[in-house]
Amino acid sequence: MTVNAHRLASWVGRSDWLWALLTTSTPSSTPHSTLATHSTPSHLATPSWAWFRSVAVVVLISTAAQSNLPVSTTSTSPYSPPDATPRPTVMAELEILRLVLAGGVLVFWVGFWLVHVIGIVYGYRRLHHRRGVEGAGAESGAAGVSILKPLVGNPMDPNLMTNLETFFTMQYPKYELLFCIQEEGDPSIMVVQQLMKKHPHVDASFFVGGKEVGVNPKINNMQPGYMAAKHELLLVSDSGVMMKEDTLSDMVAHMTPDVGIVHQMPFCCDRKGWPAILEKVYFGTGHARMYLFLGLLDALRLRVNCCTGMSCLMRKKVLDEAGGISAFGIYLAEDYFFAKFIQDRGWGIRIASQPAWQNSGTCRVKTFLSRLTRWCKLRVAMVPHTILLEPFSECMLLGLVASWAGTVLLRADYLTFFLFHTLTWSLADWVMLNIVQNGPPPFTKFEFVISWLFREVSALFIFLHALWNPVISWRDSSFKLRWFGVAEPINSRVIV
Ligand SMILES: CCCCCCCC/C=C\CCCCCCCC(=O)N[C@@H](CO)[C@H](O)/C=C/CCCCCCCCCCCCC
Ligand SMILES: O=c1ccn([C@@H]2O[C@H](COP(=O)(O)OP(=O)(O)O[C@H]3OC[C@@H](O)[C@H](O)[C@H]3O)[C@@H](O)[C@H]2O)c(=O)[nH]1
Repeated sequence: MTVNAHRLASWVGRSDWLWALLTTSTPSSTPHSTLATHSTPSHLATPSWAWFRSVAVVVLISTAAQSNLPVSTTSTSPYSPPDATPRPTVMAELEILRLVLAGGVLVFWVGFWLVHVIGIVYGYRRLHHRRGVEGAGAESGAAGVSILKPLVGNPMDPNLMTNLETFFTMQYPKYELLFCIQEEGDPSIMVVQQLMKKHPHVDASFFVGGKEVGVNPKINNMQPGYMAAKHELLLVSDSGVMMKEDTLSDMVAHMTPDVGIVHQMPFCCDRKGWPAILEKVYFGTGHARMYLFLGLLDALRLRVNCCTGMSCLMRKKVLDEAGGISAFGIYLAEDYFFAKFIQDRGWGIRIASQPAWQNSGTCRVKTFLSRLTRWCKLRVAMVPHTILLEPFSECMLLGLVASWAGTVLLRADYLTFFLFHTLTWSLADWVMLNIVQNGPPPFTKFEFVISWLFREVSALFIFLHALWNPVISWRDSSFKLRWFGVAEPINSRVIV
């Protein structure tokens, strides 16, 4: 018998029935008498549940009306009370479950296109637009900045000298450079000494050997520099980052009175070779999209914490309330917990208008992939709900499931839907890359397509690899993370 739209809607309209259907893994195992008496749990009687149900109703009615869905039903079940309305059979239940799932996937898919649009619009408005001087600089003339540069020089980055020198030539009235070098005999000591000699007018000093205050080697390395820091703002800046003359003043300008942390969105300088193209494509597309979208939620005070610590300006007095950076030494992702602590105290988080200019001279595909895997492991442990959200926010996996939903609900051809999805996604990513780069990128469209495809296909493998092997290797140390981020050293030089 053919189920008409009216009957389908009446089934779905019964929340008790739909609840039972959705919570029963094998529908046949649940007697209909149970379904008939099952009521919607109160914790699900929320607006989101009602919203989900309305979406299901709309999707089902329109599908059934469109397709005259052939679903067999019996007029009554032996378990049904005599006056009950006819119940769908197992096949009909499965069919409805399939439709509801497909509807959910399409709603997520459409929602994700919104993420694209929001990321692009916010990126366009936010990035590369210098802000007026109304930030913390304006509050007190120009706020002084203590810059921590943690360095691990072995093997030495061929671009280290060039990158570090950009910190000596910034146009900013009041700052100090605090180079933190992890080990005695590190070749970067010589580089720092040479630069200090060349730029004697810049307030700079260096510290060697760090201080063991926790598990995180970067925190241990920076601790002596932190103790010596004398200005009200603190910039943590990773070794591979270079600065333009106005980068620091741009960051400070975003430190308005309600803001506690200003971070730069990771991006890369123009460098030669395919690994460099790959990095630029990754940081200028998928990473930028999520970073800008979540960064906007941060700016709207929706308390999503998305902050990468490669270039991160903070109010020192707030960190001092925690007991200094040493309080974060138990975590490997100190950046996430810096931001969380500052956000929990009511301060805002902002993305600066210049992205972080990563300019490491050692750019390899293997290093790049293992870095992304390490970050993914950090996120999985710290923010476990990304385990579900993250893979489905990637082009390929979302495309595969959305194409399936398209065939179910829109009667689309699977391959056509998937190709349309992938093509449109890559075009949106090309637009995003041009915005982050602030102009056309320094490679051909063909190189973009190859790098983009490589990165999109590898995303799922990176994610699975991160789940499969949770051990985190960082430079010459290994760690395991407990749920929510506390790190345990496995093969660390630091045993606490
Ligand atoms: C239809 C809406 C879908 C929203 C999907 C959101 C899925 C989140 C997926 C990916 C997160 C991407 C994060 C981007 C950059 C992170 C880089 C990074 O890992 N850095 C680490 C090392 O420096 C650092 O320690 C981690 C920093 C922050 C991690 C942020 C986790 C994201 C939290 C997701 C919250 C979802 C909220 C959804 C709202 C609709
Ligand atoms: O053992 C170490 C490892 C790293 N570091 C320093 O930490 C900074 C970042 O190191 P890497 O470049 O290896 O790592 P990433 O770029 O992946 O860092 C990123 O991920 C981990 C977070 O904690 C960082 O804040 C973030 O920038 C560098 O300046 C490096 O010199 C140490 O001081 N000691």
